Amino acid sequence: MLLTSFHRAAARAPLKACRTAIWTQQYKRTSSSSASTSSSSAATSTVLSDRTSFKSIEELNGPSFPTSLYWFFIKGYFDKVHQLQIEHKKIYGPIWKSKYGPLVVVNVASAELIEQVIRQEGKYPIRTDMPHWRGYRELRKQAYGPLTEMGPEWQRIRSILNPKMLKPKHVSTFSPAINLVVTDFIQKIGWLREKENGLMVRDMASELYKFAFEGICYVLFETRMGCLEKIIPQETQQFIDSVGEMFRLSPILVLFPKSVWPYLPFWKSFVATWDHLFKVAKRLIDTKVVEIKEKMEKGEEVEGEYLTHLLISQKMSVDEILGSITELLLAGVDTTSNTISWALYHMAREPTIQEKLCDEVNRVCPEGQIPQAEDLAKMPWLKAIVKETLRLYPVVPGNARVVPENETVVGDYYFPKKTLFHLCHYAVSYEEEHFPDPQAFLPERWLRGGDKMKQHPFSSIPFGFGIRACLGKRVAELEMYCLLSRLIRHFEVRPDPSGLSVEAKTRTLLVPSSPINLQFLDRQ
Ligand code: HEM
Repeated sequence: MLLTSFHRAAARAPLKACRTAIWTQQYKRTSSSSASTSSSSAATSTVLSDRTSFKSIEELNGPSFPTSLYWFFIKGYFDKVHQLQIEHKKIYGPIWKSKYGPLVVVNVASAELIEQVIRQEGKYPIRTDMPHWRGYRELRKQAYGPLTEMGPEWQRIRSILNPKMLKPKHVSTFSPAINLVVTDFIQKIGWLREKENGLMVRDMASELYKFAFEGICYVLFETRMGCLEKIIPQETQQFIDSVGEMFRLSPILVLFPKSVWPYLPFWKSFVATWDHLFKVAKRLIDTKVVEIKEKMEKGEEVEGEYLTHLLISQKMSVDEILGSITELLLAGVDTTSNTISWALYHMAREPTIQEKLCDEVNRVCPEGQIPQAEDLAKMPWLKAIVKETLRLYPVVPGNARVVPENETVVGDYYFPKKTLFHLCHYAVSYEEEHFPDPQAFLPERWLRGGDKMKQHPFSSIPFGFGIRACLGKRVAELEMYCLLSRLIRHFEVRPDPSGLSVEAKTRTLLVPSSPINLQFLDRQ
């Protein structure tokens, strides 16, 4: 076992001194890295001065396996696990453990405790090891991508993928491509509503799924897929279906041990969906490789966006690019499309917010100019609408984190290394203390002069935090800003006149539990 000099020293010290040493070291790291966040430093120093020793994980309260099964299947929280975070927090407080057979998960449901966990993750943070996704890659000898890779290899991949995806100056170059897709989507809304009394578009989430799919494919592969055409090309439709099927089978498969997968009837389908995804992605990459070679042979300048950049930089093999880009695509569709669906659902009920956004867009981009990345940065209402949507519907309502390298102190407890933490972002983003009237959709709380001062920096972190945070954050924001700003300038959006409200359910991500139908009226 690898011991750091600190651990060796601690191993020789009496228990109490050892615990204090651990905490002091962690406190130093926490407080120095959170120097910019006064509220969080205050929270950690309070814990430090209050404590001289810590309780062990065995003393931590929480539901047993049968109790969890009761909550899931008898009380019906199986597809409302985000709500269960709030219920369990009421019973057990901000930290509790859940047992699932041999697996122990430590749930953390306060901004301060989430900050403590995240700030203690090592050089190579781990969410979960995704054995089923890795299993396919091992079977077919495919490369891992940023979601499935771990350790130094993960860091290497991220260091190559990050710059073009996260640096604002690079990401802004994607806005012409995204705007072309937005133009097609607005047109599509026009003909979809014709089908139904000239106003209503049914199941916005599924329409926005196709928008997000087309948008991210265009950004990543620099190729249009035809998702927004009246008749979707067969291969594209099959590609979309494979993604859906793979996400449907994933949570079922992961319930079984790896050794029995080959004998399960749905393992074959799982492998087949991945085969199709990799086949289509490979074809798109191969086409680009040929295109680049031809240009080079003719002495022409090779220009392009994400895929071209990865191919010509030669920092990754083509197989590695295939593994990574396929995972980027999978991470980038449901997330963005569900957020836009929820934003429109609420805005449809708030005509004044639509007016404010419309005025803002017309002020920054007069005479119908199409907003580009630099214009969107000047629209505080637009950003506030997206932030508030992600607070109410954090697409990833609970995120896993293994703190592998060190023994860990979180709150009053002391945890062994490799403890699996579940960060309950949903419960935290509904805390009155951080967000007064938490159930209400109030974008203004994110505006200068709003309630912003009350918020803890970890009370709503929808894209995660730190080096393993979302790789597509900037692209997702750009897509959401481009679409919402132009859609609201074009249409007045109204709710389904039937008055039906739509609840959220957990299907790994937070998704609408029934279709979101909206009316679109042309703006004068
Ligand atoms: C509203 C849209 C989105 C939200 C709310 C979102 C949220 C998240 C969250 C919470 C994580 C986990 C972060 C962590 O563990 O700390 C994540 C990871 C990730 N996201 Fe996103 N995401 C969105 C869109 C996208 C898009 C468009 C892409 C691709 C272009 C993308 C690619 C990824 C990847 C590759 C990871 C894994 C990163 C890693 O493990 O190194 N996401 N995202």
